Amino acid sequence: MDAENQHQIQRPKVKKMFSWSDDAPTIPVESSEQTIATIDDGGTQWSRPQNAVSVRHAFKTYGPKSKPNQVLNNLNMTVAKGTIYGLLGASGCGKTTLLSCIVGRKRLNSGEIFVLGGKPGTRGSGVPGKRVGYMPQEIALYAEFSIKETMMYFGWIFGMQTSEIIERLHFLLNFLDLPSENRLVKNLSGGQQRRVSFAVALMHDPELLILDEPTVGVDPLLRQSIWNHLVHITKAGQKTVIITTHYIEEARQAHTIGLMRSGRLLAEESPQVLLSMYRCSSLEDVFLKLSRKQGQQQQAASELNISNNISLSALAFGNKKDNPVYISQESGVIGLNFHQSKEVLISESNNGSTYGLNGSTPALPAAQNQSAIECDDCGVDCCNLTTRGKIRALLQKNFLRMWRNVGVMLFIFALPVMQVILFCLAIGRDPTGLRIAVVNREMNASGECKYEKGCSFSNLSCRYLDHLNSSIIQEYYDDVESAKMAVAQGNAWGAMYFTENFTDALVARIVLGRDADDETLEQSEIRVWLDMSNQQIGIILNRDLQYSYRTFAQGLLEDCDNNPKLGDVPIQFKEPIYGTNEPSFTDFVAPGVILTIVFFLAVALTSSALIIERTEGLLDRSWVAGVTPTEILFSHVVTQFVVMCGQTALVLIFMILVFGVTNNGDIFLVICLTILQGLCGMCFGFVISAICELERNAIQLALGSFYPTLLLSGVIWPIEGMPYILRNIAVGLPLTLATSALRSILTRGWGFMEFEVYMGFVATISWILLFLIITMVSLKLKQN
Ligand SMILES: Nc1ncnc2c1ncn2[C@@H]1O[C@H](COP(=O)(O)OP(=O)(O)OP(=O)(O)O)[C@@H](O)[C@H]1O
Repeated sequence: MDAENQHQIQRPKVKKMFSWSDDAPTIPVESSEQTIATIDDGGTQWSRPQNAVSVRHAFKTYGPKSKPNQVLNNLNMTVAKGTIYGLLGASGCGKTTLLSCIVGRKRLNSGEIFVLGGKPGTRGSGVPGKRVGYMPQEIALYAEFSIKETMMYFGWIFGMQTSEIIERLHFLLNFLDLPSENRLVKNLSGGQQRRVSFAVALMHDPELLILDEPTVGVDPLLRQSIWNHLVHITKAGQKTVIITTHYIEEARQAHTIGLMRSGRLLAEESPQVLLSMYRCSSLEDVFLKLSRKQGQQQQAASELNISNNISLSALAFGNKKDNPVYISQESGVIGLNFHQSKEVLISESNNGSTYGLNGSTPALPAAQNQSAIECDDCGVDCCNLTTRGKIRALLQKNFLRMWRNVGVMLFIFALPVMQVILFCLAIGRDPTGLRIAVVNREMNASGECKYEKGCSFSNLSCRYLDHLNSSIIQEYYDDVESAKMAVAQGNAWGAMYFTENFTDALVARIVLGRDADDETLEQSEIRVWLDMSNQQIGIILNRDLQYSYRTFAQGLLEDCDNNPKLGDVPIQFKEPIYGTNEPSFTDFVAPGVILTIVFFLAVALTSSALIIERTEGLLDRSWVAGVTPTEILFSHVVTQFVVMCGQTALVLIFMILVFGVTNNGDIFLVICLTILQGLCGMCFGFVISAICELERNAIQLALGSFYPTLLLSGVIWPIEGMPYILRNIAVGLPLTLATSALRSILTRGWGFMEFEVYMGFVATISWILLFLIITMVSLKLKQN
C-alpha cells in the first residue's frame, strides 16, 4: 500500500461540511475555536476540531523592542490528531522556536496555542507532562549516563514502572539499532546519541510526539525505519507527530506538510496535493515555487493594502471560480490549507460529551476545558504533582553525575581537605630562621661571648643574647654600619648593638635607679634597628626581643635574691578570661576559613549546575516531561546537603582533630552552623545559576564574589578595623555574623543562647531563604 492510500485510510473520518470558495459563507476571521463552538446546525453541534495542536495568530520576536527579530509573524498551524505533521523550512526560519512555544518552553508575544485541548502549561493541555514526547534539537542527554540509565531517568520521570522501562528499552534498542545498553552516552557517536535522544521521546509512548530533526546523522535505512515507525504509531489515529527535518523529501511520508518561511506557513497541505497543485516532482521544487510566490504576494498585498490571506490565496491561485480555492479561514497560511481548515469533525452530542467519529479520544468538552482556563496562569507547578519516581530520578541523576565525574569528586572531597591542610601549615605559625645582625662590643677579640650563670654581673649582653628565641639566627658584625647595611640589603631583619660597657651601665641603671645619669641610661640600652617592611615579622621580632629581655632580667634578679617582678613593666596580665596569653592567629582565622571553604565550594558546585543543564537542553527536556523548577531545586538541595555533610565532617576533623585548632564549644553547634553555611553557599550558587545565561558569566560572578566576601566578612581581619559605613555593610554579608558566631563557639565556648551565636544562625537562615526566593522568582521569570 502506498503512503498516500495509507494516509487516506488512516485519516480520521471527517465530513466535509463546506468548501471555502467565493460562494461559501464567510466566517468571520477570528479564533476558529470560538467560531466553531458557537454554531448550531439544527441539532448537530459544531465543536472543537479534533486537533492535537493548533496555533493561532502567533507572533514571536527576539531581541530588543527597538530592533526586533520577527521570527513568527501571524503564524497559524493546525495539526490534526492521528497524523504526522512535517514542519519544513529553511534554517533559521523559526521551526525550533515554534516547537518551543508548542511545548511551553517559550512564550508567544501574542497569539494562542492549544495542545491536546489546553494551553501549554495548563492542566488541560498535555504539556508539560507525559502526554507529550519531546526531542529537542540539541542532544539533551546526560553524557555520564549509560543508555539504560538515561532511559531509567526519563522513564521514572514519566511515572513508568522499572519493568515497563526495561521492556521498552529493549524494544527501542532493537528498533533504533543502538549499541549495548551499558554504553555511556558520551562514548556514542553523534548519530547514536541522536537516536538515544529519539528513544527518550518514544520511551513512554506519548500521545503527541514533537521531534526536532530526529533524522540528522541517521543513515538512510534507519531513517526509513524511523518514518515507518511514525506512520505505524499514527495509524490508529491516537498518536500525533510533529516533525521537523532538513531532508525535505522524507517528509513525503507525512500526512500534512507545513512549509514555513519568514515566520509564517506558505502552505499546510498533504504532500500529494502540494505536488499535484504545483505540478512539481519534488517537495523542494514546491517550496521554491511557494517561496517565490510569497515574495510576489507580499508585494501585491502591500500595494492593494489587503488585510487577510483570502486575497493572498486568491492571488496565489488566480481566484478562478472553477479552481478550488484552498485557503485558511485564518490569515497566515498563504498557499494551501486543506484538512484542518475546511474539514471539520462533526460531533455527536452524547450526554454533553463530544466524541470523534472514528472512536478516537474525545476532544475535551467545554466544561472540561474550563479547568484549563482556571489553571491558565498558575504556571507549571500547579499542574504537576511531585511523584516518588520523579524525585528518585532527579536524585539518582545528581548523584550519578557526581560519581561518574572524577574531577567533581576530587573537587568535592579532596579540595576541602587540601585547603584545610594548606591553611593549617601555611597560616598563623610564627616565622622561623629570622636573621639578626648583632654588634656586641663586650665580646672578646676571639669572638666568644661568655658569661657566668647565677648572680654574676659579667657580659650581661651575652647572657641576654642567650635568652633570645632559638628561631632567631644571630650573625655577628664588627660595626654598626655594616650591621645596618646587612639589613638594608635584606640579609637580616634587624641590627642590634651593645655598647662596650653595657654590663656596667645596666647594673648602674638598676642600682642607681632615678639617680642614673643620661650617659648611664644610654650605655645600658640595647639599640635595635628593624626592617619593618614586613609587619608580621617586624612585630614578632619586636615581641621576641622584649620577651627575651623580660626573662633575662627576671632570671638575673631571682639569682641575686631580688624580686623578679622588678624586671616587669608594671602591668600585670592575669590569666585571660577567654583564650591564652599567647593567642594564635590560626585560632582567629580558622572559623572564617572553615565557613569560607564550605560556603564557596557549595557556590562553585551549584553555580553552574542549572546552567549546564539549561545550555545542553536538559532542563527544557525535563521541564517538558513534567519536572517543575521546585523539584529540580529540591533534588539539588538534597544532593548538596549530603555532599555538605561529608565536606563538613572532613573539614572539622582535619581542623580540630588533626591540626588542633581550639574548640572550647559544643561541636554539635559547630557542625550545624557549618552545614547551614554550606546550604547558604549552595543557595547563592542557585541564584547565580538562575540569573546567568552562560557558564562563563556564572564563574565570573562566583569568583568575583569570593574576594570581597572574604575581605569584608571579618575572616582575616576584625571588622572593627573597617570604616564605620563599611562595617555596617559587612555585617549584612552572609559570612560575617556566622564567622563571629563560630569564632565565639570555638574560642569562647559560647552556647546557642548567646546573642552573637544565635545571630549567626539567624543571619545564615535568613540568607538561605532570601537566596531561595530569588532563585525561584528568577526561574519562574525565565520559564515565562
Ligand atoms: N534565544 C534566542 N535569542 C535570540 N534569537 C534567537 C533565539 N533563538 C533563536 N533565535 C533566532 O530566531 C531565528 C529562528 O531560529 P530557530 O532556531 O527557531 O530556527 P530553525 O528554523 O529551527 O533553524 P534550524 O533549522 O537551523 O534549526 C533565528 O534567526 C535565530 O537566530
